[in-house]
Amino acid sequence: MFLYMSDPLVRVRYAACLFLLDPSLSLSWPPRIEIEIRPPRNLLQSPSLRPRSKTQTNTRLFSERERRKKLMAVSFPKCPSSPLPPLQTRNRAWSSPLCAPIQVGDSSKWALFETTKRCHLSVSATNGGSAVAPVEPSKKIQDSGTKTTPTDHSTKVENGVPQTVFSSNEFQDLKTGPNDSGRESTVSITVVGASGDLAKKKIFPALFALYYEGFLPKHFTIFGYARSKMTDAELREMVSRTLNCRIDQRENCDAKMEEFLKRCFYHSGQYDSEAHFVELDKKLKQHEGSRISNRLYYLSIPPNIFLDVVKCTSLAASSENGWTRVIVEKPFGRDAESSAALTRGLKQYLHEDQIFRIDHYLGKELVENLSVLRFSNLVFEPLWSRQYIRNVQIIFSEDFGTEGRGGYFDSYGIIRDIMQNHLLQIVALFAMETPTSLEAEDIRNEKVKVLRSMKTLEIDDVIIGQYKSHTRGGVVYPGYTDDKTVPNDSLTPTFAAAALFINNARWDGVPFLMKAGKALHTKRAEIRVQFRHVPGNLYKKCFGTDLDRATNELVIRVQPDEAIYLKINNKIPGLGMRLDRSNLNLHYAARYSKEIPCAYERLLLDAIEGERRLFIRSDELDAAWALFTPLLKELEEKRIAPELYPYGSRGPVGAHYLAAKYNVRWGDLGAEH
Ligand SMILES: NC(=O)C1=CN([C@@H]2O[C@H](COP(=O)(O)OP(=O)(O)OC[C@H]3O[C@@H](n4cnc5c(N)ncnc54)[C@H](OP(=O)(O)O)[C@@H]3O)[C@@H](O)[C@H]2O)C=CC1
Ligand SMILES: O=C1O[C@H](COP(=O)(O)O)[C@@H](O)[C@H](O)[C@H]1O
Repeated sequence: MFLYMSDPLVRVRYAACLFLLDPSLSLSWPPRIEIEIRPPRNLLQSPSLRPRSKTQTNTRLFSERERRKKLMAVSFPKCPSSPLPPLQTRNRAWSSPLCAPIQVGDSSKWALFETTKRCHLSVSATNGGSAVAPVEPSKKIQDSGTKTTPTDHSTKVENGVPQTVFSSNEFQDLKTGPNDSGRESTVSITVVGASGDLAKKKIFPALFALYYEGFLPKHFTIFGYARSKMTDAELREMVSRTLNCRIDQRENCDAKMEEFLKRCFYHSGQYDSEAHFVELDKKLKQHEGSRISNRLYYLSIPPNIFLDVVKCTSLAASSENGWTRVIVEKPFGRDAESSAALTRGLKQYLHEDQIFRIDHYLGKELVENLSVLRFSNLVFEPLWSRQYIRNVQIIFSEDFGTEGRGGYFDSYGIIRDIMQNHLLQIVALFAMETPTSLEAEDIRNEKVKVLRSMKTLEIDDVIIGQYKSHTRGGVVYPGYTDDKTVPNDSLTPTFAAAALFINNARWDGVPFLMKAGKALHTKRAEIRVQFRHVPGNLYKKCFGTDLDRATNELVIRVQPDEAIYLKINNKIPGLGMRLDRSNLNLHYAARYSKEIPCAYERLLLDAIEGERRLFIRSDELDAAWALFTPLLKELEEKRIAPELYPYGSRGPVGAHYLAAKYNVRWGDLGAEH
């Protein structure tokens, strides 16, 4: 990227410091220019210099001295030791300066950093004047139909036109007030479907947690929108019943809740009424005042009304001078065709970069950690292929049925509800090649390649089940079809197991086994990586005939009780030679005192910050549906009956046969997990 600077600033001879990814740097020292930056690719390739993911917090990658040494090693000239402004760090930010050469030649053109992240550039100018720094943005791979066009430092393309960036300064507003242009900005978050289950259970609590921890900008307003009649006070009352404070931070909880609730408002309206959204727009404007307005809509509503709402928000209630983004909840269609139709519909009113398709599993701590585990530990990456991995299992189970959601569930079933999205996203992250960088588009490009390399799922590689009533200890647990909102003859699967294959050089022949079920014996989500046998194992006599018991297994327990453990063979202490299987265990509760944030917190914050890495791009979605659609159609057309399993059991026996077909045992069902 080139940075152009106009006179009179061009007297800067040399050297500037770039402060990466720290929106809240407090720089008293003029002049300050805001641009969006990231280091050039070759820098990003150097693992030690890669900017940290914004969500990694609290640990420094290396000390200031080390950083400077490393930078020198890649032939950056020394930065001036003074005047370096003081650093004030925000939790999620990378706080140290990265120094780089900046030359101001006659042409006033500087070869600098490519970028998409927010940051500050401070220039040691001799005249101290203020700077205007138009920047040519880096080219991003975009979904079809979305183009990046040149913008200046305070604009960014969204809604198809350059928009004001919700820049570091707005975050700095948290502490320092107006930005350089003299205008503050505000974020209005509207939860559409505010009276519903997801809004109450997840969205409002997540927004409160963000507020509590200081992650929402200084100026924000939350609106609930739904048809139900409610006053602001009633909404607040409803929301207050769902809020709780983090176990590790109970201080001032009540006061914080009160402050938060004062920022919550409600507007009742129909989902397809532009007039009602005009009313909402008016209310939003009252709160936004003369600030730059940024608007986030969370569609927490049934999918059949997504498009009505998107149309109304877009035509009647989108921001006029800031960004407008829409978080769309799953399901994204029922199959390839309906999903494509939904995407087309959304794109009539929104650009791809305004659409944030949420898959909350991508916001789970251990799912996010997958890439860290793999790409920042030498011990794992070399083993990550067909050469050493025998099979991978992605397991989701819930110990309750569809209670209360039978109506929705019956027209989707477990394959659409869990497998095609949550579990498949995990596979894509798990199996992708090293992305060029941690940028959203680089990661999503790699994920989509995995999905496109996968073999379309065939019916012989799938088994389905449905839970039936079961009585235990005098308690009767209802069957799926006992739910009044479910037809008595429903064939909708509440359990499925499937074997998937990735036809590429890394994963050829390795079964990726998925299993998902409701009303099972336990609640759990985990990834199990079973390694191959040790060739010519010297100790094989110690394992008897069952060599499978001696293979290493890496388990990433996504929930509950997050952990990563590796099963190894170990000598039992003593004079004899007896081996057992033991765990090298990273148990989060023991290792980290901080409570793990809920996935919705991370994703909401990312949407506010415009970080798309954990959201699904439309081509990913198309590739995911392409894998599952033929199977779903066949199941429905042939009316294949699911195998019944008792509520609270380990699921249908068929799942074992499916695994056995590929010489695999489910890791979660062994004697020791
Ligand atoms: N609940 C969950 O755990 C999860 C939900 N999701 C997805 O999130 C979205 C919201 O889920 P959830 O909160 O459970 O949904 P709800 O069924 O609770 O619906 C949300 C709100 O939408 C309105 N609504 C409901 N049905 C209709 C209808 N037929 N026509 C018009 N409006 C209707 C109601 O508000 P009012 O009548 O006041 O207008 C309701 O309060 C869905 O897309 C769901 O698939 C995704 C993951 C988990
Ligand atoms: O998306 C969904 O996820 C939940 C499970 O989410 P979790 O975070 O509690 O594991 C599932 O119950 C629901 O059926 C599905 O729609």
